[in-house]
Amino acid sequence: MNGLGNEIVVLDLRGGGAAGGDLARAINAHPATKFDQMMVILPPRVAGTDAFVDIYNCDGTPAGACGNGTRCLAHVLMSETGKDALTLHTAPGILNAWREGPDRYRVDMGVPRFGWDEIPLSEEFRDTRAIELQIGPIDAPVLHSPSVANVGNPHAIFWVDDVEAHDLGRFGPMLEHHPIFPEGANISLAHVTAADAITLKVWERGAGLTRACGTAACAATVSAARTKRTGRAVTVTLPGGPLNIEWREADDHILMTGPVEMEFSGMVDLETGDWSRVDMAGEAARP
Ligand SMILES: N[C@H](CCC[C@H](N)C(=O)O)C(=O)O
Repeated sequence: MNGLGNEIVVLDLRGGGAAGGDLARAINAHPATKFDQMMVILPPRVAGTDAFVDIYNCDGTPAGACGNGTRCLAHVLMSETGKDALTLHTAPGILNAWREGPDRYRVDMGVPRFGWDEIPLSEEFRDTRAIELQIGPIDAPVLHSPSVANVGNPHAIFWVDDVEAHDLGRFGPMLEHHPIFPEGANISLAHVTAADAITLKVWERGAGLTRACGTAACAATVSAARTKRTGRAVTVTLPGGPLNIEWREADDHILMTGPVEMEFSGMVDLETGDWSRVDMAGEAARP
Protein backbone atom coordinates (compact mmCIF):
# COMPACT_ATOMS: atom_id res chain seq x y z
CA MET A 1 0.00 0.00 0.00
CA ASN A 2 1.04 3.60 0.11
CA GLY A 3 0.01 6.62 2.12
CA LEU A 4 0.84 9.73 0.06
CA GLY A 5 3.64 7.82 -1.63
CA ASN A 6 5.08 6.59 1.68
CA GLU A 7 5.59 2.91 0.77
CA ILE A 8 3.96 0.61 3.31
CA VAL A 9 3.93 -3.18 3.62
CA VAL A 10 1.06 -4.44 5.77
CA LEU A 11 1.75 -7.92 7.12
CA ASP A 12 -1.24 -9.67 8.64
CA LEU A 13 -0.11 -12.11 11.35
CA ARG A 14 -3.39 -12.38 13.22
CA GLY A 15 -3.51 -16.00 12.11
CA GLY A 16 -0.10 -16.76 13.67
CA GLY A 17 3.60 -16.45 12.89
CA ALA A 18 6.18 -13.92 13.97
CA ALA A 19 8.01 -11.12 12.23
CA GLY A 20 11.06 -9.10 13.20
CA GLY A 21 13.76 -6.89 11.76
CA ASP A 22 15.34 -9.74 9.76
CA LEU A 23 12.08 -10.43 7.92
CA ALA A 24 11.63 -6.70 7.30
CA ARG A 25 15.07 -6.54 5.65
CA ALA A 26 14.37 -9.72 3.63
CA ILE A 27 11.06 -8.37 2.28
CA ASN A 28 12.68 -5.01 1.55
CA ALA A 29 15.41 -6.77 -0.46
CA HIS A 30 12.84 -7.69 -3.17
CA PRO A 31 12.53 -4.81 -5.67
CA ALA A 32 8.73 -5.10 -5.93
CA THR A 33 8.25 -5.03 -2.16
CA LYS A 34 10.82 -2.37 -1.28
CA PHE A 35 9.13 -0.30 1.39
CA ASP A 36 9.63 2.53 3.87
CA GLN A 37 7.71 0.96 6.79
CA MET A 38 6.29 -2.48 7.50
CA MET A 39 3.17 -2.57 9.69
CA VAL A 40 2.65 -5.96 11.36
CA ILE A 41 -0.94 -6.69 12.44
CA LEU A 42 -1.02 -8.94 15.52
CA PRO A 43 -3.93 -10.18 17.66
CA PRO A 44 -5.21 -7.60 20.18
CA ARG A 45 -3.49 -7.56 23.59
CA VAL A 46 -5.84 -5.18 25.37
CA ALA A 47 -9.63 -5.38 25.57
CA GLY A 48 -11.33 -2.74 23.44
CA THR A 49 -8.58 -2.62 20.80
CA ASP A 50 -8.89 -4.17 17.31
CA ALA A 51 -5.25 -5.18 16.86
CA PHE A 52 -1.74 -4.80 18.20
CA VAL A 53 0.63 -3.27 15.66
CA ASP A 54 4.43 -3.59 15.41
CA ILE A 55 6.19 -1.15 13.06
CA TYR A 56 9.56 -1.61 11.33
CA ASN A 57 11.66 0.62 9.12
CA CYS A 58 13.09 -0.85 5.90
CA ASP A 59 16.49 -1.26 7.61
CA GLY A 60 14.88 -3.57 10.18
CA THR A 61 14.87 -1.12 13.12
CA PRO A 62 11.65 -0.52 15.08
CA ALA A 63 9.83 2.66 14.03
CA GLY A 64 7.67 3.37 17.11
CA ALA A 65 5.03 5.24 15.16
CA CYS A 66 4.01 5.69 11.52
CA GLY A 67 1.17 7.99 10.56
CA ASN A 68 0.84 7.02 6.89
CA GLY A 69 1.06 3.32 7.74
CA THR A 70 -1.61 3.70 10.41
CA ARG A 71 -4.04 5.07 7.80
CA CYS A 72 -3.19 2.09 5.57
CA LEU A 73 -3.97 -0.29 8.45
CA ALA A 74 -7.20 1.55 9.13
CA HIS A 75 -8.19 0.92 5.49
CA VAL A 76 -7.37 -2.80 5.64
CA LEU A 77 -9.16 -3.43 8.93
CA MET A 78 -12.22 -1.24 8.27
CA SER A 79 -12.67 -2.76 4.79
CA GLU A 80 -12.80 -6.12 6.53
CA THR A 81 -15.31 -5.21 9.24
CA GLY A 82 -17.33 -2.63 7.30
CA LYS A 83 -17.07 -0.33 10.35
CA ASP A 84 -16.09 3.34 10.15
CA ALA A 85 -13.93 3.45 13.27
CA LEU A 86 -11.35 1.34 15.03
CA THR A 87 -8.82 1.34 17.85
CA LEU A 88 -5.21 0.26 17.30
CA HIS A 89 -2.64 -0.55 19.97
CA THR A 90 0.98 0.36 19.16
CA ALA A 91 4.08 0.42 21.40
CA PRO A 92 3.74 4.16 22.20
CA GLY A 93 -0.01 3.96 22.85
CA ILE A 94 -3.59 3.50 21.71
CA LEU A 95 -4.65 5.18 18.44
CA ASN A 96 -8.21 5.73 17.25
CA ALA A 97 -8.93 5.95 13.52
CA TRP A 98 -11.99 6.87 11.45
CA ARG A 99 -13.00 6.54 7.82
CA GLU A 100 -13.55 9.96 6.24
CA GLY A 101 -14.18 8.80 2.67
CA PRO A 102 -13.61 5.73 0.45
CA ASP A 103 -9.81 6.08 0.58
CA ARG A 104 -9.42 8.75 3.22
CA TYR A 105 -8.81 8.23 6.94
CA ARG A 106 -8.32 10.28 10.09
CA VAL A 107 -6.09 9.09 12.92
CA ASP A 108 -5.84 10.46 16.45
CA MET A 109 -2.05 10.38 16.84
CA GLY A 110 -2.21 11.18 20.57
CA VAL A 111 -0.53 13.90 22.61
CA PRO A 112 2.93 15.18 21.62
CA ARG A 113 5.74 15.27 24.18
CA PHE A 114 8.35 18.00 24.37
CA GLY A 115 10.49 17.21 27.45
CA TRP A 116 14.19 16.84 26.56
CA ASP A 117 14.25 13.36 28.11
CA GLU A 118 11.01 12.41 26.33
CA ILE A 119 12.33 13.19 22.83
CA PRO A 120 14.84 11.80 23.96
CA LEU A 121 17.90 14.09 23.85
CA SER A 122 21.19 13.04 25.40
CA GLU A 123 21.56 16.23 27.43
CA GLU A 124 19.21 18.60 29.19
CA PHE A 125 17.62 21.37 27.11
CA ARG A 126 15.04 23.42 28.93
CA ASP A 127 13.50 24.83 25.76
CA THR A 128 12.84 22.27 23.05
CA ARG A 129 11.24 24.86 20.78
CA ALA A 130 14.77 25.57 19.49
CA ILE A 131 17.73 23.48 20.60
CA GLU A 132 21.38 24.39 20.08
CA LEU A 133 22.29 22.17 17.19
CA GLN A 134 23.78 23.34 13.93
CA ILE A 135 25.62 22.09 10.92
CA GLY A 136 27.94 24.06 8.68
CA PRO A 137 30.51 26.69 9.70
CA ILE A 138 30.13 27.92 13.31
CA ASP A 139 29.61 31.55 12.31
CA ALA A 140 27.49 30.79 9.23
CA PRO A 141 25.49 27.62 9.95
CA VAL A 142 23.66 25.98 7.06
CA LEU A 143 20.95 24.52 9.31
CA HIS A 144 20.47 25.38 12.97
CA SER A 145 18.18 25.59 16.03
CA PRO A 146 15.64 22.86 15.23
CA SER A 147 12.45 22.37 17.23
CA VAL A 148 12.18 18.86 18.63
CA ALA A 149 9.10 16.79 19.47
CA ASN A 150 8.12 13.21 20.16
CA VAL A 151 4.84 12.06 18.59
CA GLY A 152 5.44 8.36 19.30
CA ASN A 153 8.87 8.73 17.67
CA PRO A 154 11.57 11.43 17.78
CA HIS A 155 11.56 14.34 15.35
CA ALA A 156 13.78 17.39 14.73
CA ILE A 157 12.35 20.18 12.58
CA PHE A 158 14.65 22.71 10.93
CA TRP A 159 12.84 25.90 9.81
CA VAL A 160 13.95 27.01 6.34
CA ASP A 161 12.85 29.39 3.58
CA ASP A 162 13.05 26.76 0.85
CA VAL A 163 13.05 23.00 1.46
CA GLU A 164 14.78 22.41 -1.89
CA ALA A 165 17.68 24.74 -1.08
CA HIS A 166 19.33 22.14 1.20
CA ASP A 167 20.71 18.72 0.38
CA LEU A 168 18.74 16.69 2.93
CA GLY A 169 20.09 13.46 1.40
CA ARG A 170 23.54 14.61 2.48
CA PHE A 171 22.78 16.19 5.88
CA GLY A 172 20.03 13.73 6.85
CA PRO A 173 22.21 10.75 7.80
CA MET A 174 24.54 12.94 9.85
CA LEU A 175 21.66 14.54 11.77
CA GLU A 176 19.70 11.27 12.18
CA HIS A 177 22.69 9.78 14.02
CA HIS A 178 23.85 12.94 15.83
CA PRO A 179 24.95 12.11 19.42
CA ILE A 180 22.33 14.54 20.75
CA PHE A 181 19.69 11.96 19.67
CA PRO A 182 20.46 8.74 21.62
CA GLU A 183 17.64 6.90 19.77
CA GLY A 184 18.23 8.71 16.46
CA ALA A 185 15.67 11.12 15.00
CA ASN A 186 13.56 11.76 11.95
CA ILE A 187 14.88 14.96 10.36
CA SER A 188 12.61 17.49 8.61
CA LEU A 189 13.07 20.69 6.67
CA ALA A 190 9.95 22.83 7.15
CA HIS A 191 8.97 25.95 5.26
CA VAL A 192 6.03 27.82 6.80
CA THR A 193 4.24 29.37 3.81
CA ALA A 194 1.13 30.66 5.65
CA ALA A 195 -0.41 30.56 9.13
CA ASP A 196 -2.10 27.32 8.04
CA ALA A 197 0.42 25.85 5.59
CA ILE A 198 3.80 24.13 5.80
CA THR A 199 5.90 22.57 3.05
CA LEU A 200 7.87 19.63 4.44
CA LYS A 201 10.67 17.35 3.33
CA VAL A 202 11.75 14.46 5.55
CA TRP A 203 14.79 12.29 6.08
CA GLU A 204 13.42 9.36 8.06
CA ARG A 205 15.28 7.47 10.74
CA GLY A 206 15.92 3.96 9.42
CA ALA A 207 14.43 4.68 5.99
CA GLY A 208 16.04 7.80 4.47
CA LEU A 209 14.27 10.24 2.14
CA THR A 210 10.59 9.35 1.74
CA ARG A 211 7.72 10.84 -0.29
CA ALA A 212 5.77 11.50 2.91
CA CYS A 213 5.97 11.05 6.66
CA GLY A 214 2.78 11.41 8.70
CA THR A 215 4.42 11.67 12.10
CA ALA A 216 6.81 14.35 10.77
CA ALA A 217 3.78 16.33 9.54
CA CYS A 218 2.34 16.06 13.08
CA ALA A 219 5.66 17.03 14.72
CA ALA A 220 6.09 19.99 12.33
CA THR A 221 2.56 21.25 13.03
CA VAL A 222 2.79 21.11 16.82
CA SER A 223 6.26 22.67 16.72
CA ALA A 224 5.10 25.44 14.37
CA ALA A 225 2.06 26.17 16.54
CA ARG A 226 4.17 26.14 19.72
CA THR A 227 6.59 28.66 18.25
CA LYS A 228 3.73 30.83 16.94
CA ARG A 229 4.71 30.24 13.33
CA THR A 230 1.24 28.85 12.53
CA GLY A 231 -2.12 28.21 14.13
CA ARG A 232 -3.17 24.72 15.26
CA ALA A 233 -4.76 23.58 11.97
CA VAL A 234 -2.27 23.21 9.15
CA THR A 235 -2.09 21.66 5.68
CA VAL A 236 1.33 20.03 5.43
CA THR A 237 2.47 19.50 1.85
CA LEU A 238 5.01 16.71 1.38
CA PRO A 239 6.59 15.54 -1.91
CA GLY A 240 3.74 12.94 -2.10
CA GLY A 241 0.96 15.47 -1.45
CA PRO A 242 -0.94 17.17 1.40
CA LEU A 243 -1.95 15.97 4.87
CA ASN A 244 -4.36 17.85 7.13
CA ILE A 245 -3.14 18.14 10.69
CA GLU A 246 -5.05 19.60 13.62
CA TRP A 247 -3.61 19.97 17.09
CA ARG A 248 -6.90 19.97 19.01
CA GLU A 249 -7.11 22.71 21.61
CA ALA A 250 -9.45 20.82 23.95
CA ASP A 251 -7.13 17.91 24.78
CA ASP A 252 -3.85 18.50 22.86
CA HIS A 253 -4.44 15.40 20.71
CA ILE A 254 -3.10 15.52 17.12
CA LEU A 255 -5.53 14.55 14.35
CA MET A 256 -4.05 13.56 11.00
CA THR A 257 -6.22 13.15 7.89
CA GLY A 258 -5.07 11.86 4.52
CA PRO A 259 -5.40 9.29 1.73
CA VAL A 260 -4.34 5.68 1.27
CA GLU A 261 -3.86 3.56 -1.84
CA MET A 262 -3.84 -0.21 -2.20
CA GLU A 263 -1.16 -1.38 -4.68
CA PHE A 264 -1.29 -5.18 -4.60
CA SER A 265 -1.47 -8.07 -2.18
CA GLY A 266 0.52 -11.24 -1.82
CA MET A 267 1.61 -14.13 0.36
CA VAL A 268 5.00 -13.98 2.03
CA ASP A 269 7.26 -16.77 3.32
CA LEU A 270 8.00 -15.73 6.92
CA GLU A 271 11.36 -17.55 6.84
CA THR A 272 12.82 -16.09 3.65
CA GLY A 273 10.78 -12.99 2.82
CA ASP A 274 10.05 -14.51 -0.62
CA TRP A 275 6.57 -13.64 -1.78
CA SER A 276 4.04 -14.25 -4.50
CA ARG A 277 1.32 -12.01 -5.75
CA VAL A 278 -2.35 -12.67 -4.99
CA ASP A 279 -5.23 -10.76 -6.50
CA MET A 280 -7.00 -8.10 -4.45
CA ALA A 281 -9.79 -10.46 -3.43
CA GLY A 282 -7.10 -12.81 -2.11
CA GLU A 283 -8.27 -15.67 -4.33
CA ALA A 284 -6.19 -16.83 -7.30
CA ALA A 285 -2.44 -16.80 -6.92
CA ARG A 286 -0.61 -15.35 -9.91
CA PRO A 287 3.01 -16.01 -10.75
N1 LIG B 1 6.72 7.27 7.59
C1 LIG B 1 6.23 7.27 8.93
C2 LIG B 1 7.19 7.59 10.00
C3 LIG B 1 8.25 6.60 10.19
C4 LIG B 1 9.13 6.98 11.32
C5 LIG B 1 10.33 6.09 11.38
N2 LIG B 1 11.24 6.38 10.30
C6 LIG B 1 11.01 6.15 12.74
O1 LIG B 1 10.59 6.87 13.64
O2 LIG B 1 12.01 5.42 12.89
C7 LIG B 1 5.01 8.13 9.07
O3 LIG B 1 4.25 8.28 8.13
O4 LIG B 1 4.79 8.67 10.16
